[in-house]
Amino acid sequence: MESQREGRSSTVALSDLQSFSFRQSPVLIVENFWSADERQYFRDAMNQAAWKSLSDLPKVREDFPDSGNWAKAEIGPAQGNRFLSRLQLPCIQEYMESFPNITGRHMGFSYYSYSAGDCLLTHDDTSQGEPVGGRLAPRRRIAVVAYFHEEWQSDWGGELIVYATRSAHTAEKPALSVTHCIEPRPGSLVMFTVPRFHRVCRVDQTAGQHRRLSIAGWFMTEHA
Ligand SMILES: O=C(O)CCC(=O)C(=O)O
Ligand SMILES: [Fe+2]
Repeated sequence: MESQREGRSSTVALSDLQSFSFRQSPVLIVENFWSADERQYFRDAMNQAAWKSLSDLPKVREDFPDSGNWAKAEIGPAQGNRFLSRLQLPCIQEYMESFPNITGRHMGFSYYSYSAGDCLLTHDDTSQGEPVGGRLAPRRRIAVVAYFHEEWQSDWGGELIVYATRSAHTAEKPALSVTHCIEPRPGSLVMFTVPRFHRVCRVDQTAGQHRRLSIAGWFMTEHA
């Protein structure tokens, strides 16, 4: 039994979530965070959403070459509110408010759908677009990913791999070592502090028509 538990040391029980701290432990995994009803609710909304695939999004594709053709859609206001209402957690509030001189707080979440052949190459979530109107772009502080597909099997791939940097952060391509390999289990919630290198493994052909459905985005702070 011990060996089965080992690689899951970052998995936090729902009952321990209230006392979790990103300062102590920068990667949070909560399994079965979203109920079957919630998963169904978000999947229904995803079915109604206006999806755009990477081939329709040339600028995103520039940032993520060789990533297949995953699709993205905007989350509606009702769904955004329902999603956020479940994320009223002290660990988020505490971490966000720990940065000095915050002049604004932002968040942004979208739907994502990965089919067989799709992946997301290694990145650290720091690319944040150009400053707008002379103001600094908000800084991404906490990345959030939640999985809403009905079923996922290990053979289907699509794991979220999280890395630590082994060399000084100045190198163009720092040497990395895997700290977490997270299966996209239905109902899991994953959060981690940014910057942090990570990638989504390619979804295998064995997934057939099954899609890896997620909501992902960031909590951000703005500074003068
Ligand atoms: O889907 C995931 O597991 C992670 C997605 C991600 O890293 C991103 O959208 O920036
Ligand atoms: Fe990311």
